Amino acid sequence: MGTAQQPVPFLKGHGTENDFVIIPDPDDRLDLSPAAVARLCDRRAGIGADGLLRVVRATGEAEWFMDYRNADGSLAEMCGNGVRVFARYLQRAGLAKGEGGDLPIATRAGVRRVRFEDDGDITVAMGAAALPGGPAESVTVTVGERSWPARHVDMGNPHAVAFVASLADAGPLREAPAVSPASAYPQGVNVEFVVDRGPRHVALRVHERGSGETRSCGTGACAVMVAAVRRDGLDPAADGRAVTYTVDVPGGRLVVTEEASGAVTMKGPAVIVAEGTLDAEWLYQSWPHQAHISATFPRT
Ligand SMILES: N[C@H](CCC[C@H](N)C(=O)O)C(=O)O
Repeated sequence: MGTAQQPVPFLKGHGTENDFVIIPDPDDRLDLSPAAVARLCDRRAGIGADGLLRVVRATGEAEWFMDYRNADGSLAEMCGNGVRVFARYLQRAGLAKGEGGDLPIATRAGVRRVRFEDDGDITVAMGAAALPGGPAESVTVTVGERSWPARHVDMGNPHAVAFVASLADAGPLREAPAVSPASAYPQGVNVEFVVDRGPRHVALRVHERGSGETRSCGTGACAVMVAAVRRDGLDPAADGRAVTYTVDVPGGRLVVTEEASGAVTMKGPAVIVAEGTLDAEWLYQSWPHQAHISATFPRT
């Protein structure tokens, strides 16, 4: 696999236009620094993506580990759109061997099982949401002069979900909304703004931790659905019946279900767009002048 001398294969893919650079690295040889990941995800000087999926062979329940990184190079516990694209890569490479149609994929948030549907979509068992009480239960999201109460939902990664009158209320979202109390999210948070589109049908915009506003967020769609179920007074556990919501994102549509057990599943598309070769010298070179450029022209 790629070292400082050898070219490094990569692919590009997306799930509802949340896009990723995919780097097969079965033997875990590529030591991708946050700066290298940010360089790869840069939409001008690199390939451009919301995040990076490194494909590493694993041991235990899952044969493959999804090493997910945000566009700024930071780590995140889980990526819902990313795990569908990761599964599509494995399927395309003939590596998707799973029992009974379910393929386990290891992530920092634990193993997630995916299923390839007859309609071409991929369904992910996203685990149960955690709805911590206490200071994080209800937080306040502020953009400019406007503030909204928000609900904290953890899908392996943190989300603050705010229901708004119009998605335009969130403004251009060029920077992270302020969330208070800041102590609720020492590692930062993904913020979703949600409007209703009809019964069990919502639409969102999202500002992602480590990537900025994206066209879609899979874990965010799940967090939004879980918050909407509770806002709408539904209770799958008490009713013993699963509830399904349609979640429209700027890049497409996801279908999210909360089972009576509390388990959340998400169904949506995953597309491999291209494959190519990275110049290893470019990937690993250090760019001292880069600090100057980013200081002078902050990346939008
Ligand atoms: N930015 C997120 C990770 C990616 C989530 C999103 N792309 C998804 O599809 O779930 C975080 O730092 O928690």
